[in-house]
Amino acid sequence: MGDQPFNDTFLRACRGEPTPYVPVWYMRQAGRYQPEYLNIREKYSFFEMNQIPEVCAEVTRLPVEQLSVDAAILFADIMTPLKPIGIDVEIESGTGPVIANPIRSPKDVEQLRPFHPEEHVPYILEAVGMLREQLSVPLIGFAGAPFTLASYMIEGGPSKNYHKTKAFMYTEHDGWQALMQKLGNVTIAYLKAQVSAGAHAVKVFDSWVGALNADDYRIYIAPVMEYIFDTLRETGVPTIYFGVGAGHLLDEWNRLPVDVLGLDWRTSIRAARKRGITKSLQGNLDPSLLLAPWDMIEERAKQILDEGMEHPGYIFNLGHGIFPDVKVETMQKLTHFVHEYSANKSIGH
Ligand SMILES: Cc1c2[nH]c(c1CCC(=O)O)Cc1[nH]c(c(CCC(=O)O)c1C)Cc1[nH]c(c(CCC(=O)O)c1C)Cc1[nH]c(c(C)c1CCC(=O)O)C2
Repeated sequence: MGDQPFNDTFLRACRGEPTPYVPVWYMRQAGRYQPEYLNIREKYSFFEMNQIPEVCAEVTRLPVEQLSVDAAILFADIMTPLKPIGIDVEIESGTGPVIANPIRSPKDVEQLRPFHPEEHVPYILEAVGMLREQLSVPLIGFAGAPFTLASYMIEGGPSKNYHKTKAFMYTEHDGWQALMQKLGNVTIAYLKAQVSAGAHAVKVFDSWVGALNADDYRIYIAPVMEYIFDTLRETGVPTIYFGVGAGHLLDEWNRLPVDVLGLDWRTSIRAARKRGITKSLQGNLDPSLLLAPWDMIEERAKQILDEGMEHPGYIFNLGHGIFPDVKVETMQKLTHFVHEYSANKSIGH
């Protein structure tokens, strides 16, 4: 790598510019579906992998080399900044993040410490710097959004209905505001540091915010998201916002100062465009389809590409992350198909 010309197709699509083919990358492109990942993971805990820059960089590069995707995403987790601010979190394989000291009161919020990336996670920034030298595709930095981080911090782990989080939000007015403000500052500090270290674009994961209706989103969440994306404008890099099951929030999202919206599989690209979404779009093959026969994967990918290519500013991705039981060959075949089909279509075949 390194000596190959830099492929900026992904960045151009983020900015809404025309591209010779549709760029593609996948959520969870580094993960347990790769035998190489499993081998490395056997030796370390999740956070240990995170803390050794060579390992972090190797795992980040793996899918780029294996699948020929057009972007890399830093190997870390949305939970990474939470330990330094005082949250005792571990990633349990098969379960996800588990928190030993969940937030129960506004007093717990007061005790959260500010996040200083250079001091608290120097190893992440070192990995970003190494990747900047090694990669010939853009590196996406990322962070969790305040609602999604708060949902883990309050529930203590994964949840189906987020009722403790919502109860806190509806009941503790000042405590909730303070929590959003603190987590907003964590997200900003973390992403700014990743860009300074070399990230070419940043993505904010608000995976679980679809649990709120549009009115509550507007009241409790939109202000902090506006603050985050407004502040990130200073970095000059493209910004991406993503949530699962959040199609009903698209009009709110379209008003935010963000460049790209990530859609899950429930909202088609065409439906989003019909609703007047003008930003660049990323998505949205149902990740369960990766376990279906190839003909079906190809047919659905083609349909998504046809919709996406109606406007410039489109990036192919899944609607959510790759499952561990998907085959590497399927991801290779899909990437090849997206590149070939969109390149031929672009030149009018
Ligand atoms: C909600 C969320 C988390 N983490 C993340 C989100 C937002 C995206 C989404 O909605 O999936 C983001 C994330 N987590 C991870 C990445 C790395 C880069 C990549 O996507 O390739 C990214 C971008 C690594 C990871 N993060 C995690 C793994 C699996 C860890 C393992 O090896 O056990 C990986 C590769 C663990 C994790 N961490 C989290 C969950 C829900 C889980 C997975 C549970 C499971 O599938 O076992 C919290």
